[in-house]
Amino acid sequence: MKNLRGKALLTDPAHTKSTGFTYAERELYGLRGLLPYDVASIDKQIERVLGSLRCKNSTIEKYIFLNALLERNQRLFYRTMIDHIDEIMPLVYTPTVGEACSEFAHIFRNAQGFYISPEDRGEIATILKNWPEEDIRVIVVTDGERILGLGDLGANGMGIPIGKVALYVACSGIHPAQCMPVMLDVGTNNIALREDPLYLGYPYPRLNGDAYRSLVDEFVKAVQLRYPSALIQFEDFLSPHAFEFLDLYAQKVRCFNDDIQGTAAVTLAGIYTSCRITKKKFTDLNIMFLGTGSAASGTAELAVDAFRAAGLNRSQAQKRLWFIDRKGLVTARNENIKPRIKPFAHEHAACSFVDAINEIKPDVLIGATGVAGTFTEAVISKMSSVNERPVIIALSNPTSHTECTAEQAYHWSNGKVIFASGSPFNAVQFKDHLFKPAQGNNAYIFPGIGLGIYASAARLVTQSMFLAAAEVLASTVSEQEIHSGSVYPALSRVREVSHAIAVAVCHVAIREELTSLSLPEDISGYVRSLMYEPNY
Ligand SMILES: NC(=O)C1=CN([C@@H]2O[C@H](COP(=O)(O)OP(=O)(O)OC[C@H]3O[C@@H](n4cnc5c(N)ncnc54)[C@H](OP(=O)(O)O)[C@@H]3O)[C@@H](O)[C@H]2O)C=CC1
Ligand SMILES: CC(=O)C(=O)O
Ligand SMILES: [Mg+2]
Repeated sequence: MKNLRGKALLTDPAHTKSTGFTYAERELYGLRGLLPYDVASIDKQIERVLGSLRCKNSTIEKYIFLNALLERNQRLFYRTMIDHIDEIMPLVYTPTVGEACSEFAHIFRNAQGFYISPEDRGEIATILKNWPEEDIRVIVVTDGERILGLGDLGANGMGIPIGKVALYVACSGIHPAQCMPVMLDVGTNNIALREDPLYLGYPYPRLNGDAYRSLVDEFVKAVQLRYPSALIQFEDFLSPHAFEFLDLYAQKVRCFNDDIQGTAAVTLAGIYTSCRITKKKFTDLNIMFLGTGSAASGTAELAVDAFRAAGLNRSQAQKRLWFIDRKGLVTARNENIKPRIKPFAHEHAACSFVDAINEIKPDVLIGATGVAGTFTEAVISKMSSVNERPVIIALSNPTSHTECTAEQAYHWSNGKVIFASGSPFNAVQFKDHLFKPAQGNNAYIFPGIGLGIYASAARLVTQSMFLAAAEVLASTVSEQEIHSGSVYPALSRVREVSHAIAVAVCHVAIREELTSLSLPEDISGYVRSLMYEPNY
């Protein structure tokens, strides 16, 4: 415990138990007189936290309160989050994190995470030594250019790595001291932010071209020097950069892009599970995407792997996947098709989104636009007229940017839809049925991937790990969950899910010869032994 005593111990967020210190500990550590009489159990402290939390009447106030708790007492924060994940996750993560990012410069209290600006060029490896921890296993890095569906939020985007790190700890048990949120603050093209006198970031237009790329490269190389065991998770980079860095680094360093690969795995899992409800064969599915960016094309690419694993050849697999862009169906006749979308631009006459649904009859519709309201009543009605049970996954975050709400999906489909969304929705009563829409969010995937990489010390993160993660996630959905219309397991089981994904990742790492560790025979027990449990 770093020989902490007295007030220093009481105010150290990683080591304090606050009123939880026993009388013997109060004697031993010079705490007598510094605490009220009662020795409170962590459960009693959680009760107090929840009481105060529930008195706040806005979600941003709740976010600020929880963040302050994290700064004050780490174990109490994480225990509360784990035990009350349904209530806390939407406050720490999407949708509230979107508002917290927008307001970041105005609600800022203490600096959390690590900031790199263009003025650090040539010195990133040196300044990384200022980070107080020696054994970092997970780094979540953003440059703030595509924060959820909110666009370029510059350094305000730091809320995202902070939120994702909280999920690593709560959802898969990586120790808080081993996780690091990083903001590559290369400026912002959001003029309103630059003109905000309280803005905290580098107040200049974004770096671009070689100056930008070389800064990212210097960061990646500096991480290899300072934290050679770390996994780098690229998060919320704008689409062309997201793919560029994935292509550049995935074969060289331990990294992945969460918006492309994590999202792909969670979406694929939802599709797998939907087949248990619709009784359709996975290889018979036609899948349509609205949006041609990171999340949609990443999902299509993983779906090709999944179809191939199920017996289709590449060309057959690609033909199952269709894309809609701002103008309508993407066909082989379109000009300027994005390279990653080309394999999915099939021979077909040009047509609108709704006409494309009518003609192609997709079984599954996935939205990844970041734009609210793109699944209109006409879209959902058409999906319902060509399917007994249409599967609709509205991935966009936060809630204000969702393609459609759960309520709209159930009403417009007359209760037929199998629905999931990136941000959570409350249960919807439609006629005599209470539907519990599932949250299709990469939060079900990346914590387990990170834990698996940590456990296996795999050199690289591969597509097969995401395919395995999708299969594992789908396999955890219970019959009862299926019955309530949910294609994902309850959030309360997310640690169990992450553990199972991590075990699967270890097996892939062994199979693909990506690890030099000789893992114990009981991989499941070994992975569990690595999972941090916040208790006193
Ligand atoms: N649920 C989850 O786990 C995840 C959710 N997301 C969410 O998904 C959304 C998209 O993310 P991402 O793919 O990374 O973003 P991108 O910016 O890479 O992609 C967005 C795509 O949507 C297209 N688009 C925008 N408006 C329309 C429209 N009206 N009609 C058709 N297409 C449109 C864009 O077209 P163009 O190329 O022409 O601009 C672009 O292709 C975000 O809201 C994000 O928060 C992302 C990752 C995970
Ligand atoms: C969930 C997530 O990664 C996103 O919306 O970008
Ligand atoms: Mg993201």
